[in-house]
Amino acid sequence: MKTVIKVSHVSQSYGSYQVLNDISFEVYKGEILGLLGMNGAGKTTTLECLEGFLKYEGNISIDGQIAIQSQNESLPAYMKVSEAITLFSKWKKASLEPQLLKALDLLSIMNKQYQQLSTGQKRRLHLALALIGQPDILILDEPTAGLDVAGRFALHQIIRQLQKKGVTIVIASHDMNEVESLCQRIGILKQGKMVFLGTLEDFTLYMGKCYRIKVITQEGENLYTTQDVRQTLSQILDSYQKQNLEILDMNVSRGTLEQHFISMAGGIEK
Ligand SMILES: Nc1ncnc2c1ncn2[C@@H]1O[C@H](COP(=O)(O)OP(=O)(O)OP(=O)(O)O)[C@@H](O)[C@H]1O
Repeated sequence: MKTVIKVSHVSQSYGSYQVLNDISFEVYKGEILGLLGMNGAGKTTTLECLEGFLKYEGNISIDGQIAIQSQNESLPAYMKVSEAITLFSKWKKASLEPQLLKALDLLSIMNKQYQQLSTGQKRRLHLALALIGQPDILILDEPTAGLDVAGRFALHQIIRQLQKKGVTIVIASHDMNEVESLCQRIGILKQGKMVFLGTLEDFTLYMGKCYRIKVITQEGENLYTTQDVRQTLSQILDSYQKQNLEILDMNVSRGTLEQHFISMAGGIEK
């Protein structure tokens, strides 16, 4: 497997606030890697380091032409879709493949202004702009956030087609289900650390051996994932006793993949 992105011991801080803490991972040619994590885990920061937008400690090497669809992109309100495509084509000295215009369903909105587009149309336009010049590596930051089921499905299809054409893709997402349906490997970020990196099969296998423990106290709910229930339970009881925290309810279960992801990533279940 050829490595196209190699991230080695990357740390990043905003002032004294450390956002990324010694992150290392590789991305292989032609795969879709999902970066999962709760809000604030460091997904966007990791992508911005890959894109070269942020200064960091450590090393990142990238082998190929990289394109980005970031989370908060915007264009001038009155710019038409056709004008944006022309502008980006001139800037990148390349044109958008006609079949991508069709696949991204942009042909019928070429004369619409940016401000008139729906969220889904804006996302598809930004993806089109990122794809001008046929990049080898595509970085997508929550590409389906805010889209309805149909929009999400359509975008997933496009992402799969791009992978079939040999594009290597890195996707940041909150959504285990999305990542499960698109990605071959996942990296789970928690408070700036990579707490899991491997294939979906590795994750399922690892999690298959795990139990999840849910503990409710007056201060809220805590989730733990463990392979050794007896030891973890005794640690939890010890620690809560030391903190003088009364346990109101406790539950031990096998859990679904998504629930394990949530406990691992440090989130709160809905
Ligand atoms: N410009 C900035 N200045 C200071 N702190 C920042 C800045 N940008 C991000 N952060 C902080 O860095 C942490 C990681 O943010 P980041 O956007 O990478 O997380 P994320 O995993 O992408 O979250 P989300 O899912 O909400 O997009 C957060 O605590 C955030 O508040």
